[in-house]
Amino acid sequence: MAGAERRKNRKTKRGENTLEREEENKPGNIDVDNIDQRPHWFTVLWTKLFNITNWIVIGLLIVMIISDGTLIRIVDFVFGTQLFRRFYMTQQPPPSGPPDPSQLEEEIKNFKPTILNKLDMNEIYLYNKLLQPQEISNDLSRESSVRIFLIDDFLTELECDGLVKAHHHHVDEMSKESPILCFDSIDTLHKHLKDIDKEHLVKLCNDIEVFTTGTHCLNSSFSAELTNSMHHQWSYSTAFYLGESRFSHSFGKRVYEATGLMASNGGKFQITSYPEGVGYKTHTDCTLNTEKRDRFATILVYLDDVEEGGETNFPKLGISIKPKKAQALVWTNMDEDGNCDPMSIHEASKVQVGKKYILQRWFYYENFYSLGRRQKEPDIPERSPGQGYVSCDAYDHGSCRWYDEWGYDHIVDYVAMKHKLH
Ligand SMILES: O=C(O)CCC(=O)C(=O)O
Ligand SMILES: [Fe+2]
Repeated sequence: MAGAERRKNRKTKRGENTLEREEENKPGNIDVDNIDQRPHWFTVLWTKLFNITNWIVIGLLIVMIISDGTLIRIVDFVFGTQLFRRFYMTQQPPPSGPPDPSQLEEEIKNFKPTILNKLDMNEIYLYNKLLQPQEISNDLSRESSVRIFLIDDFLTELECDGLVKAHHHHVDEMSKESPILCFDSIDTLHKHLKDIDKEHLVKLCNDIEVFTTGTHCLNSSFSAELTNSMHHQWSYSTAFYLGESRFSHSFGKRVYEATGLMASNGGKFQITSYPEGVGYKTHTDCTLNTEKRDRFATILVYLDDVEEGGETNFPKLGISIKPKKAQALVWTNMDEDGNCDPMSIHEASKVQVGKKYILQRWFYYENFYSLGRRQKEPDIPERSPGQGYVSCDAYDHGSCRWYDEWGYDHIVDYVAMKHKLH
């Protein structure tokens, strides 16, 4: 009863107030109290301007905070997101193409190397699909500095197929002429000649000055003869460089987001195909010395499945990976101090049935001026523009690989100045 009374009173009060307000607002009434309080026009203008300036300043501050990434960094810190890295740390890709000689000296002098010494694996989205790196480790690998990860669907079907097609097209174009054959030593050449059991070639090779002066490469006619006898028992590698395709940029960015491997420390992009019966020798991607301008990590993407064989094996770690289309394999070759880890030794086992295709890019511990740029070809040995070359090393299987560009290792001059490149 008391409650109902209170409600009624409140209603009445509200009613009175409304009536009072209506009374005040009647057109003929003048609000005497407010006449003197009405601000001067200048004050009104000043207040308005002040408000606008305020908003501009606040707006500018917000823009500054956002563009500088501070706000995003705070969000990252609080929520553990990776927004700053994703949107702000876009890598400055090294300029592609041959450097301009007039500016070369200055550019080299001003070049500041970047050190890359760890992987920073992250989940990323690729066309709305979440890609999750998965670490492959066992007791053996945990004892070493080598880290190995797999990422499914790192390339799209279209990208895989497109790369394979481009690779084939290039190899076909360059296979119209037989390649120049190069060997890491005369002993290796002899070993290969013995393998193919060509007595007359062995004799020929003893009779003539086999290597073109200043190189470990055979001249064109000897190369052609040997090529026929070796039945193309080699893998084929074609290379492209950053800026030579739109894919190179998007791949570089994708790799950086998923692994922390910066484009600035990346070398060439290499596609390799292995015919049936071919693999690749056991090797480390870095050289076992103290050189820091060396391959810290490798990303390898399988561009197709392989029916049988063709695994990537890490024999010292007891790890073997079967090729799976679009899957990326990422591993480190050097430790955090830049020492090449012998435990990273790996090989491509022979393809038993089918064909194998991979895309690889190497990332260097310490980058250098010419890294990732297409090099000027040396003058020797002479080679026509559409001619590939094959490089053979002294290993039991898969020791030969065809390249569409010069492997400078086989040029004696280059061997002498290797790693002293800018
Ligand atoms: O084909 C593979 O699985 C490995 C290739 C490789 O290690 C290389 O080319 O350096
Ligand atoms: Fe390798």
